[in-house]
Amino acid sequence: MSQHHAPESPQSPRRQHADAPAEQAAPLATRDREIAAEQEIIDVAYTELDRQLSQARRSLAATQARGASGTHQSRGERDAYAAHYSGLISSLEGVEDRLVFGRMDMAQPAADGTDATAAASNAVDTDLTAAGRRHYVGRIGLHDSHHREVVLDWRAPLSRAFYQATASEPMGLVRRRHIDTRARRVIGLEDELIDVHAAESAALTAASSEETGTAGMSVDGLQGEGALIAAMSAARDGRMGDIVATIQAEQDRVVTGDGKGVLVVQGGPGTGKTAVALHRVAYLFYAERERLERSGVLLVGPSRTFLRYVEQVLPSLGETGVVSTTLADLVPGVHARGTEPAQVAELKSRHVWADILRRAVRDLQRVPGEPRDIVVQGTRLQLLPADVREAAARARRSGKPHNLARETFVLWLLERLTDQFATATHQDATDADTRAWIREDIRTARDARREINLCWMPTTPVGLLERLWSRPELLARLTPELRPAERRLLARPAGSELTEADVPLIDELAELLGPSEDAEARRARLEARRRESLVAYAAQAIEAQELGGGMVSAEMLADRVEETGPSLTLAERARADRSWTYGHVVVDEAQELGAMAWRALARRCPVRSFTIVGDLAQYSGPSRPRSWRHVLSALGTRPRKSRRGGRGARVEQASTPLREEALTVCYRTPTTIMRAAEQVAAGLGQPVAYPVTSVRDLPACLAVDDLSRSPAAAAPIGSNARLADAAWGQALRAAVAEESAALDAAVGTNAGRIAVITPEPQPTAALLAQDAALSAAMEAPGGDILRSRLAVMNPHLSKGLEFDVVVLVDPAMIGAVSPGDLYVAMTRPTRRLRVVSRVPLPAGLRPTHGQRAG
Ligand SMILES: Nc1ncnc2c1ncn2[C@@H]1O[C@H](COP(=O)(O)OP(=O)(O)OP(=O)(O)O)[C@@H](O)[C@H]1O
Repeated sequence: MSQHHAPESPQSPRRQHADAPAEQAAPLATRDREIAAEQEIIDVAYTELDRQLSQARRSLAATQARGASGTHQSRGERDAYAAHYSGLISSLEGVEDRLVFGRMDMAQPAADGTDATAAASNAVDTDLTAAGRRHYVGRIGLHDSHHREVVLDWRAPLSRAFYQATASEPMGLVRRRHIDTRARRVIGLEDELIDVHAAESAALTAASSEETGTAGMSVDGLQGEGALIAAMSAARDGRMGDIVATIQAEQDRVVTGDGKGVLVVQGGPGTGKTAVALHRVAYLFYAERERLERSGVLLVGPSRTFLRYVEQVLPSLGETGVVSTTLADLVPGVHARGTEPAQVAELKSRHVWADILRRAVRDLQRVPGEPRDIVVQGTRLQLLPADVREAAARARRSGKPHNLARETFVLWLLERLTDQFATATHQDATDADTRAWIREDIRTARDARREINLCWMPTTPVGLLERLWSRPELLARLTPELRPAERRLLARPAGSELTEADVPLIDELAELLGPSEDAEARRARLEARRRESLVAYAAQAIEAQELGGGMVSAEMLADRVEETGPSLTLAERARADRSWTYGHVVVDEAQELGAMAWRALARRCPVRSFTIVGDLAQYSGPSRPRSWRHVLSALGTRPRKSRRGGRGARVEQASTPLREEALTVCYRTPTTIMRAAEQVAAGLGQPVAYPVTSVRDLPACLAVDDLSRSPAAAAPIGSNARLADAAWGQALRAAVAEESAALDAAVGTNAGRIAVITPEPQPTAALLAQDAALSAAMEAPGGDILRSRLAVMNPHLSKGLEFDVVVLVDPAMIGAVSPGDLYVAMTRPTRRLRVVSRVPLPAGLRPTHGQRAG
């Protein structure tokens, strides 16, 4: 690791360490005394946490013991309390690890004279209480039974100074201390003197006697550098951790920004966009708890793997009310498992489908060219075009979606046919009973059903979409704006798997169609079956426990089981309901979403409270979008014609406010690798708009093997492909084994994670699996690729993830299809990038010295 001392600047506070022996920054006795003192405070905090946890558990048990009896209202109250206590228990359990991570020594005593850290200062006689208030910052706010602050929530307004204070803007802070703990034990401290004058006037002496710069940092103005370096250098374990102890000032401003409107957080790879978005969710829950607890937050990520990668961040911050999903899983009951070329997905994502689908639904509503004969019980009736037209007009005026408006349509036509039938059969058409009988006869007649359906076909979103893809003539009729070649791309046989790009179209259709009779009937059938088995179960229970005696029926018992059964959490209810509207929506890797996806998400958050994170330079595809406004055009409101504003006047409707923030510091990838990735992006004609500054560099972090002129080179046609493949396999295995051994040596055997990112994962994995040790390293426990030491994946899957080491295969092949994908792949490692290429390297990447180049 190339190390250098961070230069002192007005923004970089003076640092002092009192931590692990390796630092040797302070005399041992002073350090130990300080650590012991903080340990006492931490013990107080954990005692309080334990007390509140056992109190919440007792309250939950007492609530549940109240049983199922009582009025509907009291049962509702009981359920609400039970949900509250369960949530509280999850929150308190979630913050066990590193409950407290910081201390703020403030300049002035509190104006109100109260000592907020009374509990703490009771335990330890500190030299600071005379100078100013002291706060311990942690994952959650805790007060003791006398309402005195024990831990200040990291989201509280006061905590902003912990994250944002600098020497030039101390925000009332004299000293900031980072407290490092493991399993309730304090193992290290790191101090930053923010306001030296205030410290001196308060005779505030440092815990440690010697000041040190923090090694390896190349960015000024960072806070908690020791903790930051420790977090960045830790071996990766396949799950993202929270960054609550080391959030940097520019990140904190985004985390705590106003939740109204659309906020776009952009920035290069590794700048913490995902981390910041997740911490922002936790912050919004704190700032707007009441609203968000009722509506929940939706998190949309690029892949199921990615969602697994981030799944523990929010619970570790004590928050559980978040529904996370990919686009593919957005619509309940729709399983999109199919794949298709990126070109097809892009075509389906365009805004034009809003019009096409509206047309497709309208196409289900037809007026026959001439009267249609219908025979009902031997009587010939006629479905007249004028009646159909009138029925359709009435149905549309109802404003309901197609399937629901059908009821109006059918009723009107039945009335007209009833008139005809009564006249033909000489019955009294004014008698209500007679009309009802006739109407029922017509409704159930096959002829009538068929002809009416042909005029207003009920259908499901999936069914309609399938017809569109599988019937070229229908597609051609409905899509005059598409080119024939584009239509050919869309064509696929009926019964094919749905794809992710189909899902926003299905969602749009679900809006236009509404629930179909089919879907309703199926739901009713399932509900009846569920109820039946519940009653059968209850009957068995009565028999087995001799509960009967005429007092309890199986039906009654079934009712009771239903009432006392586990009530769904808000997240579960929201996930199962397509029309649920969330209080806030977070979208990660947002550059990938097309207009139709944004429309689907806009429906899920009518108040338009969005945090959108992404990086245009990481776009998957041949050419990236021009701007965020362009990406998000489907989220805002468009100009609309005004009826009052004079002829043809266009009034610009206020569009959703859109704010853009940029993060600039990379916490993941060493400088050398970042620069190489930026050069390669520029070489492919797509220079990055937001170059980042990496926090650190590491020696020998980039190695490039150019094998394009070696025996392993991609074999030209007519040459001996088998020999080349064998040589290639050998080179690949050697490179990965070498990296694995080096990682073992650096972080411990089998610790850390390696990804092989390749344009062709299957053949690459097969070649690697020929080595027994590599094959074992590729095993994914429980099918979770993130848990394996060695994972082979395409660049797309690597989006948003990170690994200690990345072995990148044939980068030019990746870059030729999508420059953004190559940029993503190159920026995944935290320690080292090893490039192995049998095709010529892309511009901007050169073989490194000492490697087996060509
Ligand atoms: N303030 C911080 N303190 C410690 N680690 C941080 C901080 N900010 C970010 N990180 C770490 O940096 C890494 C990258 O963060 P994250 O994945 O959120 O970046 P990103 O901008 O979303 O990256 P990408 O665009 O490549 O997906 C993660 O390991 C994260 O924990």
